[in-house]
Amino acid sequence: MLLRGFVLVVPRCMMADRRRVRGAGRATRFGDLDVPSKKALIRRPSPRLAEGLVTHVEREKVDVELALRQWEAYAEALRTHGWETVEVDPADDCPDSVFVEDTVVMYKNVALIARSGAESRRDETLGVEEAVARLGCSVNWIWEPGTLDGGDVLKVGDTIHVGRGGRTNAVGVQQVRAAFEPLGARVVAVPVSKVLHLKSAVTALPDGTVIGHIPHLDRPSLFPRFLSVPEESGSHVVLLGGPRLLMAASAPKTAELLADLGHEPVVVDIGEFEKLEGCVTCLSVRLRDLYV
Ligand SMILES: NC(=O)NCCC[C@H](N)C(=O)O
Repeated sequence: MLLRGFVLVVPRCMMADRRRVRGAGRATRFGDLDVPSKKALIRRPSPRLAEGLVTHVEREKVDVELALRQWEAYAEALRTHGWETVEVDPADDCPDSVFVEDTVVMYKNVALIARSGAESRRDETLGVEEAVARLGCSVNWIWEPGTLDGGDVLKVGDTIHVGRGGRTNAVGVQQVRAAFEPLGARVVAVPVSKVLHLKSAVTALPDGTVIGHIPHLDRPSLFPRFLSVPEESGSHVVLLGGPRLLMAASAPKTAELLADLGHEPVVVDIGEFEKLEGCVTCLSVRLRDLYV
C-alpha cells in the first residue's frame, strides 16, 4: 500500500476504518473557526516504556502501570475537548513509541514521516505511516542522511520553526523546507543545545506568542513575540481550541500566569512520561487540516 516517494491515493473504503477512533462525531470547531478536522493521533505506551531514552536528565524508575493510567487520562482530556483520538497500532518493542509526536510532522494535509536522530526510535514510524495514510494524508519522508524528530518542529501559523540539535540535523531542516515551503510555509531554523527538542524549550499560545523557560533556550530573540514562563514544563502547551491549553500538572505557576492572561489551562498529570523527557505535546499529533 505505501509507495515511498510517491503521494498516496488511499481508497475511500480504507478511510472508513474507525476501529480505534474514539470521540468521533463531536463538534469540529476550533476557537471561532470551523476547521475541517479535529483528530489526534495517540499511541498506547509500550510495556518496555521504562527503557525509554534519557539524554538531559538522570534516569528515574518509571511505573509503567501508572504511566498507562496517565496516558488514558491524557487521551480522555483530548476527547473531552472535542478531539477524536485515533490510536496508531502499538509498537510494543519500541520503548519510546508513546511519544508519537516525534514520528511525523503535519502541514496542511501532508504528513512528513520523520527519521529520528536516535537510531533506536526509527522503527516507530511504521505504524504511523499506515495511520496517516488511512486518514487520507499525503505522505512524504525524511530521507537519509537527514534526521528529524517531530518534537523539533513548532508551527506558528505558516511559520515552521525547526530545531537543529541532538536529533535533527541540517539536512533534515532542509528536507522540511523542501517538503513544506512549496505549500506556503516559511521554515526558520533554530539552534537547540540545552534540551532534547525545540518543543522541550518552547511552544506557542493561540495568539502566536511563543512561550519558553529562558534557561533552556539558546536564542529567545529568534521569536518575535516571546513570553518567559517560570517552569520548564510550563513551556509546553497543546492548543485544545479557543482559550483552552492542555498543560502538565508540574507547572502550576505557569498555569496561574496563563490563566491570569485569559487562557484556560486544562491540567493533566504526565509525571511518568516527564521522567523520560516527555511532555504534553509529545503524546499526540493533532491533525487539523484534513478535509475528510
Ligand atoms: N517530542 C518529545 O518531547 N518527545 C519526547 C521523547 C522522549 C524520549 N525518551 C526520547 O528521548 O526520545
